[in-house]
Amino acid sequence: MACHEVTGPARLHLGVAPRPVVSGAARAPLAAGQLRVARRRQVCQRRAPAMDEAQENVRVEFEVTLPLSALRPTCHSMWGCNPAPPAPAFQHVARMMDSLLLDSMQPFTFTKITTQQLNRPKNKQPKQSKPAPMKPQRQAPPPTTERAEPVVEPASYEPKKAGNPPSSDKWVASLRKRDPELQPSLPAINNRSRSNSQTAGYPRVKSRSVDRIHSRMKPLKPLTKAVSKDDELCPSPKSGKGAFPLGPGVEPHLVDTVEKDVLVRNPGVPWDRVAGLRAAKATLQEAAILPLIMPEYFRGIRRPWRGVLMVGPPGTGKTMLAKAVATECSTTFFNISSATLTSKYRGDSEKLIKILFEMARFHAPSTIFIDELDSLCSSRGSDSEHEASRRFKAELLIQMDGLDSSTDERVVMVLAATNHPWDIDEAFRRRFEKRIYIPLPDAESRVELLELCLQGVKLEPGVNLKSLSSQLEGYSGCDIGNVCRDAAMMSMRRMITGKTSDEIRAIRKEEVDLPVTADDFKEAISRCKKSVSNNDKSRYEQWVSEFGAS
Ligand SMILES: Nc1ncnc2c1ncn2[C@@H]1O[C@H](COP(=O)(O)OP(=O)(O)OP(=O)(O)O)[C@@H](O)[C@H]1O
Repeated sequence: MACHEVTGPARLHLGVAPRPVVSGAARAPLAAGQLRVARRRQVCQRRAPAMDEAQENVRVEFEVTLPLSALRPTCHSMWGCNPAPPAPAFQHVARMMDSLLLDSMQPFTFTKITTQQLNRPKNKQPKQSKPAPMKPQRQAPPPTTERAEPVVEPASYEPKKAGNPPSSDKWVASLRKRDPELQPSLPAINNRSRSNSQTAGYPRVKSRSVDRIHSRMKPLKPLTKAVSKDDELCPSPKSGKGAFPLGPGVEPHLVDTVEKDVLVRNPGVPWDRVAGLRAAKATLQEAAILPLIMPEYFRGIRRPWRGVLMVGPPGTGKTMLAKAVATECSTTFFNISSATLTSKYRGDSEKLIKILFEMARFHAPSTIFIDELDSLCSSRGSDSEHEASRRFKAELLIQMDGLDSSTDERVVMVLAATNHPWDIDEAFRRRFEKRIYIPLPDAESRVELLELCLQGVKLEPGVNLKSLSSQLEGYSGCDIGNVCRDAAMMSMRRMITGKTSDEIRAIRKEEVDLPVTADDFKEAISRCKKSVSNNDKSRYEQWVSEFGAS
């Protein structure tokens, strides 16, 4: 048999030693036209390169896949439980192994080669030599030949009665596409049901190369997350279409990213949690809700708006409105922001956008919400513009153009919000057909906001929300929330002043949970100033009068 150097500190010669041991058995076919020849052991010799030293036996275990046609039926009888198989049969197998080592390997493939030293002195720990990983498609180097008289030991291998589960051709094909290195050995390695027993008293030595391939061959991660307590509350996308299919060119990690970081399963904001903003709500209802309720009407010239931009000062409820749209319409909600796109996915952001829109179409009706649009879609062509940002903008423009709801029944709406509408590139401005103003709350909305914020808070009878709202003119919804929080904590602040932490710990909840007074509100308002200046307000109003479309 051929002598072949594999690896290791000393030269390792595979081949038939003076007293070789051969055992093992052929297994059931793994896939059409393939057969695995497993656990054929041979005692080989490890020798120093130049001289004959004390010989150490080395157990070599190798596993190959080869076409069924390459084997004759005699092989089976030889590997059976016959204690003394006929010598010609063994020679036939030995010849066959020679050809495996010497010939071009295609379509033969080593799936595993492991070595193990035998006959070590008792005081020494039996050391297993390093598995010799072998790439499946590599051709065997020209070997030196070493021949010896073969002696066949009785095989202890009991062929398995149950056949291995057939490999899925589809699955194998997809893995091959992902990792061509695995190609020929895929079906054999897939067979996880192979024996792991310690055959013939020798511990099974796991090949590192096989481990590596096994780990690579983990089945594609299902895109739906494992069911957790949260998932019970947040059901899968409303489309009910299951996981997004991984087509050619779709990178699984990006799909995973969209699922994990962008897809919001249940925004959980009903309309009545958003105070005021009636005009904005009506526009959004027409843009997002009615096309779903009466799809036949919203065809042709009446096609749904594909882009809606909400413009307004910070903290006026733009994000809340977007979530309310998704909640009320039961659309699949994708929430992207510059933070999601520009941090770890900077290089991949245009690919991410492409997949995002594909997923949105798959799970349609969908709402894609882009928060802080100005930071992603600022004017193009400036010197400071990063290449990745330019590519991202180009891809987003293309994808938004592709949302032609006059021909496509899958309704996908892009909803965006910005505090800096004047920074947005004009190409994007055009694609957001509706540009609506989300203003600071008016007197009526401020009362609504106060009621919403003070739910569950005890108020002294003297507190008048209307007069309070007049004191909060120019405050945003967020500012009003802060004033209410501050006022609600005033009694507690009074109570703990000058007390040690032990004394504070001793205070009972009922002692601090006192009704909020008008004075508390007065003090809170004096502490919390509004966050939007009059200048800012007029700048928004000017932009909306120029570019607004509601
Ligand atoms: N109209 C509103 N109704 C109810 N709550 C509001 C309203 N406006 C603002 N809020 C409160 O302000 C907080 C911030 O709102 P939101 O994030 O929607 O503002 P935004 O306009 O998106 O701000 P930014 O432009 O800075 O992102 C909300 O969590 C909510 O408590």
